[in-house]
Amino acid sequence: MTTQKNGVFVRRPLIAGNWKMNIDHMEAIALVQKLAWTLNDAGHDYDRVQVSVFPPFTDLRGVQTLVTGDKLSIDYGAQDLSDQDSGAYTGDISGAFLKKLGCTQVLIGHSERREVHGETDELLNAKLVAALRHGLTPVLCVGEGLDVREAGNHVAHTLAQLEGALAGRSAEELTELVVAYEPVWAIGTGKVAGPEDAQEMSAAIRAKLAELYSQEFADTVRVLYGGSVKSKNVASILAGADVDGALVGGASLDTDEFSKIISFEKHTDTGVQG
Ligand SMILES: O=C[C@H](O)COP(=O)(O)O
Repeated sequence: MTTQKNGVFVRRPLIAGNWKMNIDHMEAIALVQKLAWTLNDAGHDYDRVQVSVFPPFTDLRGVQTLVTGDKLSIDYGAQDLSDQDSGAYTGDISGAFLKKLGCTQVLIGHSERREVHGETDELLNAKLVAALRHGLTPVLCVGEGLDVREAGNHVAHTLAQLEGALAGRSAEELTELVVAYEPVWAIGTGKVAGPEDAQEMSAAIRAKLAELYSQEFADTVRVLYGGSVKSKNVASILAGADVDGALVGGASLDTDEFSKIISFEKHTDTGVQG
């Protein structure tokens, strides 16, 4: 969500937890319940910082029941979706099913989908279209591997992924778009891109969106950083003017740590190490 204040766009920060293939459906309920209580005790204001979790598919029904039953303000989404709506696609999950489970967001093109499942920009473009078709906010993940970074091609590589996934889509269709920049070499490794790196790429992503659409559109899109985000480095990473939140993997499985990350405005840090 983006609002305007005195003619300036104010992008609401989003802290999102991607559980990956962790946490079964029973553990999911306990985790979300504890997260909600912890944030409640800390006086968390969801209008200031949005909180989302991305559990495995099998957890979504339980999370939905808890969130709706207890009227929690935590949003949830899926880690992937099919580009198809229904039919003979064994093992795939339709965006229509996700929408019925109350999902509001969906990750698209996480580097682990690109690398482990060989997902191409063309397929991710089709998945993005499917997400939009079902009213799901796409959280489009882009980012470079270590070899690309070391060759100095990280900006061009990441922007090509962005352009490929958005091909043919209009600004009107993408009003809720969220982009997550995740340098693959920083995922789960404890290595963190420095705040300057996160800001550099986030600004480049925004500039590309301005080039593809308009500056006004680009100013409304939230750009997240992901890669070994922890409570001790989150504040410095999010200090970048174009960094609007974080996509957190491992640290989102620890409720206390994830709560501290969500409360990033309340603490400062100086280090950038994982
Ligand atoms: O989706 C989350 C990212 O892959 C980051 O994971 P991580 O925080 O465990 O490095």
